[in-house]
Amino acid sequence: MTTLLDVQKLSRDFGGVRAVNQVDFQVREGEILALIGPNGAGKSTVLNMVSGVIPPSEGEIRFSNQPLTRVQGYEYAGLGITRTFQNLQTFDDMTVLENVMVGMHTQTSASLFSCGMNLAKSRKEEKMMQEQAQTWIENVGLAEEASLLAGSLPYGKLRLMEIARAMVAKPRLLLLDEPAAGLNHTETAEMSRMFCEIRDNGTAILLVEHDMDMIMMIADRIVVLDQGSKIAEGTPREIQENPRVIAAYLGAE
Ligand SMILES: Nc1ncnc2c1ncn2[C@@H]1O[C@H](COP(=O)(O)OP(=O)(O)OP(=O)(O)O)[C@@H](O)[C@H]1O
Repeated sequence: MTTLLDVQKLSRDFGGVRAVNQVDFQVREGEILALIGPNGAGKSTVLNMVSGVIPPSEGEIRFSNQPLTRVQGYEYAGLGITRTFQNLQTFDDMTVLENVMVGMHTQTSASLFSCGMNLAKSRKEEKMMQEQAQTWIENVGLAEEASLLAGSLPYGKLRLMEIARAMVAKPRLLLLDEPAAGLNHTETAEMSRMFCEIRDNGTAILLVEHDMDMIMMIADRIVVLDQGSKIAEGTPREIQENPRVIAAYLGAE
């Protein structure tokens, strides 16, 4: 299978602390790769480097064979990489539809001038954007909430809204930072089903998550970090039986 994301010898220091140490892994097209590890293992730091939120101290990240070194954070969606955050990043006083449309800013070509003049092109694009956003709102099961203010939605639904916003940009790679945090069992199961559908429709997923049931059910492969370094990589079954992984988690407890 073709490699979509190639991470080589990735490291990140915060002051004197090495949070991520020489980590290598690949995400292939059409797969869900889970990044797991005990608290403080460096998972979010890896995700933040892959999505351009913070620069690496060392190492290289290539997407579709292109180095991401000089790519600016705002350019990632245009390249085909979108993400959700561990702490929700929503606009409470905007509707669900408007929140989801924020994820589409990379797809408009109408200039500021034509937008300002409300010319035909920008009106057509606005309509197209609304339809695409509406489709994703329905896909994540929020059709009835589309016109409600995001601030009025319960936590689980806001998480779904974030996924719709990440998906309207039609990414080739979706990065998810603890998407199931704070969800109940039914919501987690529904979300798992949705991630499998997203993968089956051609978007690869890099998933950071603590919910082991979810990971073991949906991940094609798993990379395990402990104290900043990669300690294992394999299928869910291989990882479950790996003595180093078991020791890292038991040690953490
Ligand atoms: N901005 C920062 N400044 C200083 N240290 C940081 C910063 N971000 C992360 N760290 C440290 O880097 C290490 C890895 O943190 P990170 O959040 O990546 O781990 P994690 O595996 O995502 O943990 P968790 O599962 O608890 O979210 C930790 O020791 C953390 O304290």
